[in-house]
Amino acid sequence: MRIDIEDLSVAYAGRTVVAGARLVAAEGEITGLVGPNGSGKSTLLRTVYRHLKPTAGRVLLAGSDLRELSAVQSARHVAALPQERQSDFELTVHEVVAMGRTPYKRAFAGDDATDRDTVARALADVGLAAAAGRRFTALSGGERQRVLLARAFCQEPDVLVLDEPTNHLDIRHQVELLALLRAQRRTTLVSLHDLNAAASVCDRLHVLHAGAVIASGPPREVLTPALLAQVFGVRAAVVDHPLTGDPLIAFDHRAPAGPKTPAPAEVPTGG
Ligand SMILES: Nc1ncnc2c1ncn2[C@@H]1O[C@H](COP(=O)(O)OP(=O)(O)OP(=O)(O)O)[C@@H](O)[C@H]1O
Repeated sequence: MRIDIEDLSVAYAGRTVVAGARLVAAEGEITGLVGPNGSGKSTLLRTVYRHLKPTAGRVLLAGSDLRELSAVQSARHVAALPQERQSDFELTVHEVVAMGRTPYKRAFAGDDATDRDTVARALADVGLAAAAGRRFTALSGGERQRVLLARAFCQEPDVLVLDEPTNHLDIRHQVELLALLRAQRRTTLVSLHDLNAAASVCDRLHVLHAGAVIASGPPREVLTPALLAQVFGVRAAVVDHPLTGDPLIAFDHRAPAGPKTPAPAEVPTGG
């Protein structure tokens, strides 16, 4: 299912932090949101998983306004890994992941064989099959993250909304997670700080700057040295990755690119 974000604006207590954002997350593609701290990535994603209401504009799921669906209907279509990660569950890993099955159950119904299989598969997908009986609160940050991802997979959504899913993960688990997302071919809208990960996993990228989408397109077209200097304030060269051929951003970690651009810049957009 495709997601269309149309002229979306979002405000907190009257302060607009996303302003007129337009973007498409195409069916079966991985669509990345990148941008500096505070540029509005999480806020935009919160409207897609219905944690926040837009102040203007709308989010369409397969052409229908998301807000016209019931909470249960939308939970069958859209699953999220939010930034605000609950970590206070006094539950086992299995129980946390099984919460992803709630949209498919009647009130107070127990797990059936399909639920149990789906939970087991999701835990195996994130490499935590052996942890099913452990207490969620006894896990490390990265392990909790993978449990919450398994919960989202368990929802069997058409659309996955992931806010910084590689946060806390060691490099092996980052690689595995991104490979899993690619293999699933689900419509995925994901925010990522790691621009090299975004360049290798995303079909299209949208760059947010001060609440506006200022560039959109395939990673190779979007992640240019000029944009990296203008939006992120860093010096970088973009080369071909020697193993994969993906764009590889080689940052100059010794010095920034000069003063940061204070407001959204006019960067040509590929639509
Ligand atoms: N709950 C909130 N209440 C008030 N303001 C908020 C809230 N959440 C975010 N903001 C503000 O909205 C703006 C956008 O924040 P948001 O978290 O969407 O950015 P982001 O691009 O996801 O940032 P980061 O990369 O740091 O996670 C920031 O100025 C932030 O301070």
